[in-house]
Amino acid sequence: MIFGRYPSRDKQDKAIAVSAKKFRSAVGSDTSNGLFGNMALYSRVSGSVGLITLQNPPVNALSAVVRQSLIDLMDRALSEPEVKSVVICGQNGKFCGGADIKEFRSDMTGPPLVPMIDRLELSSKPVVAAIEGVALGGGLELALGCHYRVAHSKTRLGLPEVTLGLLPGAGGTQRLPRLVGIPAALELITTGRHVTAAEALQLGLVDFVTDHNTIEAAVKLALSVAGKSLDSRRISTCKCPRPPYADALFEEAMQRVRRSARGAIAPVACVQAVHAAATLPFARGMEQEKQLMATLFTSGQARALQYQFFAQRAVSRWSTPSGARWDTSKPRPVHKVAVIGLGTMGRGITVALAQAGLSVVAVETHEKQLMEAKRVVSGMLERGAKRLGAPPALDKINYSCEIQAVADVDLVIEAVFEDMVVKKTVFRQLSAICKPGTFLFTNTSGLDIDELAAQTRNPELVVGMHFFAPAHVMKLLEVVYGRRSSSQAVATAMKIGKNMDKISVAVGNCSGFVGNRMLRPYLDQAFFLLEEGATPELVDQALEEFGFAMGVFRMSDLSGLDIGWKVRKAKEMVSKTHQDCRYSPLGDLLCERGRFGQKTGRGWYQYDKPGGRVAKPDPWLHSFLEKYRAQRGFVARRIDHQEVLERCLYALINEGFRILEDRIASGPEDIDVIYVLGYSWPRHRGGPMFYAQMVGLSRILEKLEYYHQLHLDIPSLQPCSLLRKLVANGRPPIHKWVEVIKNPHSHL
Ligand SMILES: CCCCCCCCCCCCCC(=O)CC(=O)SCCNC(=O)CCNC(=O)[C@H](O)C(C)(C)COP(=O)(O)OP(=O)(O)OC[C@H]1O[C@@H](n2cnc3c(N)ncnc32)[C@H](O)[C@@H]1OP(=O)(O)O
Ligand SMILES: NC(=O)C1=CN([C@@H]2O[C@H](COP(=O)(O)OP(=O)(O)OC[C@H]3O[C@@H](n4cnc5c(N)ncnc54)[C@H](O)[C@@H]3O)[C@@H](O)[C@H]2O)C=CC1
Repeated sequence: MIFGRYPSRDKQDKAIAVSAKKFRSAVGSDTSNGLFGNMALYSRVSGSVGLITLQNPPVNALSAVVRQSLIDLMDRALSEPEVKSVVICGQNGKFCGGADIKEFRSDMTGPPLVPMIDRLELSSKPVVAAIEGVALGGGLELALGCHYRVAHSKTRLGLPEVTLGLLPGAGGTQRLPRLVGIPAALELITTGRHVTAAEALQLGLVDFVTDHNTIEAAVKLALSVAGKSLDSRRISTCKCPRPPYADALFEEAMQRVRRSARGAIAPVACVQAVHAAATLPFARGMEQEKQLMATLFTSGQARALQYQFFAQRAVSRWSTPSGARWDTSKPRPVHKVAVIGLGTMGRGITVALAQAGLSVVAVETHEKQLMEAKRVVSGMLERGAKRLGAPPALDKINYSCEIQAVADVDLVIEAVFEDMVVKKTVFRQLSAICKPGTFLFTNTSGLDIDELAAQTRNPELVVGMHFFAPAHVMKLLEVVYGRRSSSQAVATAMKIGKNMDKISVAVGNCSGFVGNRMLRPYLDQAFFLLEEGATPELVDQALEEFGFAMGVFRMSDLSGLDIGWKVRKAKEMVSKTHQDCRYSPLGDLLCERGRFGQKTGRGWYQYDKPGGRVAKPDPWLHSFLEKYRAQRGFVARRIDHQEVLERCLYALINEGFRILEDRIASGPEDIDVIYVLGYSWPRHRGGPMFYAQMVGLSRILEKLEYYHQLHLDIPSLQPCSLLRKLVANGRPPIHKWVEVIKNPHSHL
């Protein structure tokens, strides 16, 4: 997938593990034979071992040239009488990150992977995989074609194809169950989970694990197995162990993936392929794998998931309309951070910072809140540490009720109430107390960053750092630059996000930023649909069938109706008369009756008790809606799923186009990453802007025009001019939209 972004830096990780080069010089290898092709290196070590090193930075992906080189070099090793065994490794401490995903959208030239791995397995000389760093996807399938596998203890192994909308189509679905058994293979292939070397050893996926020089260990093994029979080492010839409860296992796995995949087809195909391994001879299983792969490979879901893969990496190459950029802006080192306000968000942020190894000063207003926060934060850290088998970072945090305690920190993250007056006071205090140069970041979910910056002596140090709840779990961070934010402040926020293992997206300052701004028209449409005759159940069912984990009303019950109510009251939307544009007070009316959702046991649904989790349709709510419609002159009509999706999703997408037009997001991939990671937009649909491309921009435009004509009092349904322009420009593919945005006269 190509993006209108800057190319990434060459990320060769020179520090990783033990390189093949080092080993070759240590054992005095014969490299006189030099390079074969330009993506793999051949040399002879210890006299009789042919060493093939994959060379395709940054992850030694199996591009066409690499595959060809591997075939040529294997032929060479087999033809040299002095060579008795072969070791395959990867350059720079990375065995192989799998097939080259970029090739999937091209013509896929070059030798195919499946016969290449089959030939490798058939080799008369033993082949040992020396696995360092990663062995993922096609990389692990290559290793499964080898006769032995030696891994470094820090290696991660896995078959993550399902996360790209595919299955391990180079024999992985057939060899893995034969090697590790059906239960483990099903779990690994349907989830795409990476395993550590220790777990791989336990599963029987690798034969040896070393803490030392992997290639040395592999060569030693290669020397010791030279000339021995390979009959039992060719996985394809082994019978797949089939436990007596296998049928139940497959049934359970199928139910699990159907439940959790929410319409994604790859996990289902993965179960079917492993089933083939369990029931068919290898060759027929491979046929089945091929057929299933062909269906997945050409599906829109695979395209969407691969787009997300690259989009999540592309967002790190940020830029702003004023010209600040990721590659010309240097972050400042940060060692000590303060968090102000230890409520829901402040606690999670404190945990994320401490887990990233930063010293934290955590500040609350009163001793009671402080102690409660300390108890909760410590519990979160302890549970996290237990999962990782590491000590909890409790000593990283100092708690205080005195805001003066932040005087010497490098950076502050403010997470007090979402109230401009309160936040302004805090920013004035911080500006007076903190040492010069301290970055002042805010976790506001939509207030004006410039207004907060204006309270400080150095507005260039102020940036929004919008976390998502729970802050120590959710991967997404919106980094919001204001009019005067310095590029160094933005770069520092992006860097801190990376240190916390977040995916950060730099966005401009506007009400609600990207995510919450797009949510507004989506929520409005859901309310309007209730007014026109829908029920919360109908709307939620349509959205859940589309792939959302939860429909809008179930989600609203979970997060609390009062949160939106407070925001609407603060914006004086509740008390205002709305003459020009339609406003639904339904949410406000529920809140006025104390129906805040799960926490009060009543909301858009009913629950068995306050805090209950199981949403049931509520007859009270239905009759309330009927009375409401009667009083306000709405005539209930039949609303179908298609209308729900078109009204809710197209209104949200339309706002996305406005955001692009306003240059709040620098490209559609920013929006799509935010929606997939922050708002549970179904990943296999790529994100709202990718989905718009899949549906067709003309259709979105046509439908918005249609609904806007029916509802002239809903401005968010009026198609945005960028959408019109893109359609007028011949509906360019998504990676070309930025050209149209940047050049208003573009005809591409
Ligand atoms: C009618 C048609 C019929 C068709 C039939 C089709 C038959 C086709 C048969 C093909 C059979 C092939 C089956 C197969 O083998 C499938 C695969 O192998 S799919 C790939 C599986 N591998 C992965 O999913 C791994 C993806 N990568 C990662 O998870 C991480 O990158 C990794 C853990 C390796 C490293 O992480 P990190 O150090 O954090 O670096 P980055 O993630 O930032 O990556 C750095 C850089 O590298 C790019 N990259 C990574 N992996 C790949 C890859 N496999 N291919 C291409 N490029 C890759 C990544 O995008 C980054 O570059 P950017 O420029 O920043 O984007
Ligand atoms: N709750 C959510 O899901 C999300 C909230 N946010 C934003 O994060 C911020 C905090 O939200 P929540 O954690 O939900 O609020 P909260 O109400 O749970 O916590 C706010 C905390 O700040 C403390 N506080 C208030 N004034 C203070 C001061 N002057 N000094 C120190 N502490 C002070 C309060 O005692 C309280 O514990 C808000 O700006 C909100 O919009 C952002 C993303 C998601």
